Amino acid sequence: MVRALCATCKVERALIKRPKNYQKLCKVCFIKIFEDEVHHTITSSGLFRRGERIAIGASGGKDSTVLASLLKTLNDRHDYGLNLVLLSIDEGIKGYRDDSLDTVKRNALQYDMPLKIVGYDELYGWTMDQVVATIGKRGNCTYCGVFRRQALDRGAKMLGIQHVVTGHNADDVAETVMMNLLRGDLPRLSRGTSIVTGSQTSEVKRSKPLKYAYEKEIVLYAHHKKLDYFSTECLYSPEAFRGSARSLIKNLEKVRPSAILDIVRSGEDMARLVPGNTTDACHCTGADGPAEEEMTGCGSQNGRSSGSEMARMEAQLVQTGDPKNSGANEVEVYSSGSVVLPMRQSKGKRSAPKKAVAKQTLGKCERCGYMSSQAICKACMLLEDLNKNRPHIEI
Ligand SMILES: Nc1ncnc2c1ncn2[C@@H]1O[C@H](COP(=O)(O)OP(=O)(O)OP(=O)(O)O)[C@@H](O)[C@H]1O
Repeated sequence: MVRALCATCKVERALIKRPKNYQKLCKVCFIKIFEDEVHHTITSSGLFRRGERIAIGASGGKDSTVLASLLKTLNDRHDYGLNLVLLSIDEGIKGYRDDSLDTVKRNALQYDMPLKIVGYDELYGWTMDQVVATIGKRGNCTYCGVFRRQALDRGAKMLGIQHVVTGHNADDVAETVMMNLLRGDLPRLSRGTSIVTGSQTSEVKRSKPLKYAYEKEIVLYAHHKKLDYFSTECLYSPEAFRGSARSLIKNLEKVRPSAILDIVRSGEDMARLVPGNTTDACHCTGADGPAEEEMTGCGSQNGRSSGSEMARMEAQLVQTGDPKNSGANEVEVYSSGSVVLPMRQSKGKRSAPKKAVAKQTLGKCERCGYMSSQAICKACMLLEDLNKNRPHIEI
C-alpha cells in the first residue's frame, strides 16, 4: 500500500495519523505542528513573563518529560527568556519513584537544567510505602495527591520560584470536567478547567501548558523525538472514579476524536457560568483547592498498566518502529477496533448535590505555617491521622 503524502508539506509520505483530527502528517510536520500548538497555548494565555524562573514538575513520565523537552525547545526558538528548573517529588515508593527519578536525573543532563528533588520523608516524616503499610492501598491516592501538591509548592519556595508547570494534558482536564459534571459540582469543575491556578494572593502559581495537547499525541511526540522517559505505573491502586471517567471519554474519543477537546471547551464555557469566575485564570488560592487535589494525581490514574491503551500504543510504536527505517506502511497509532479499555467498576456512593462554594481565602496553616485556606491544612489533617497509627508500624 502506498502511503499518502503529508497533508502539510505535500512532499514527504505521511507517517502519522493525528489522533486529534485524523490529519495525515510526516514526522517533521507532526513535530512542528505539535510544538506550534503548545507555543500558541503559551502565548495566547500569556502564561509566562520574560525572565521568569519556572519549576517544571518532573516525574520522569511521558507528560512531564515532553513538557521539559518542549519548554526547552520553545524557550530557545522563541526566546521566551525563561529560566527552567526541574523539580521532582520523591514520594518514597520503592521500585517505582526511585526508578523514575533516575530518568529525571538523566533528563537534567540531557536538557542542561538544574534538578531539585524533595522527598515526602523529609517534609512529612512519611514515605508513601510507610503510608500504605499503615492505611493499606485503599484511599492512599488522597494522601499522595494532597502531599504532592503541597510538596511541589514547598519545593518551589525552597528554590525561590513562584511558578510551577505540570504536564497535565487535555485528557486529564477532560476527565476532571467529566468527574465534576457527574458529581454536579460546578465550582470545582470551574477550578479544574483553568490553565493557571493560584492568584496574586497565593505564593506559588501553577499552570498546565499541555492543557490542550492530547495524551496520544504526547506519546507520539515523545516517541518520534526519542525522548527518555519512564513508563511504568505506580505500584499502588488508582482512583476508581477517575478511571471510570477516563474510560467513558476514551470510548467517546473512538467515535468522535474531537470529544476530548470538546469536553475541555464545554468545561471552560460552564466555568464562565460560575458566579465570580470571569476569566480563565482560577480565582481559588490553589493551596487547598479540591480541584487542584484532583489535578495533581499520580501516574497510575492514567492507567499505564500493561493492558491499558497508552501501554498498547507505546508497545505498538516500539514494535512498528519508524516506517522510514523499517520499510513498513503508514503507522496508524490508534485504531478504534484495536484498543480495549480497562473498565474499572466504581462502587462510589451517590453524593448529594453540592451548593456553590464561596471563594477561598488564603491564610496560613496553624500547624505547619504553610499556605492554606483552612485553619489546619489538609496535609496536616492527614498527617494527624497517620501519626496516631505510627506506634503500630515499623518505620
Ligand atoms: N513526583 C512528581 N514530581 C514532580 N512532579 C510530578 C510528580 N508527579 C506528578 N507530577 C506532575 O504532575 C503532572 C501530572 O501527574 P500525573 O502523575 O497525574 O500524570 P502523568 O500523566 O502520569 O504525568 P507524567 O507522564 O509526567 O508522569 C506530571 O506531568 C508532573 O508535571
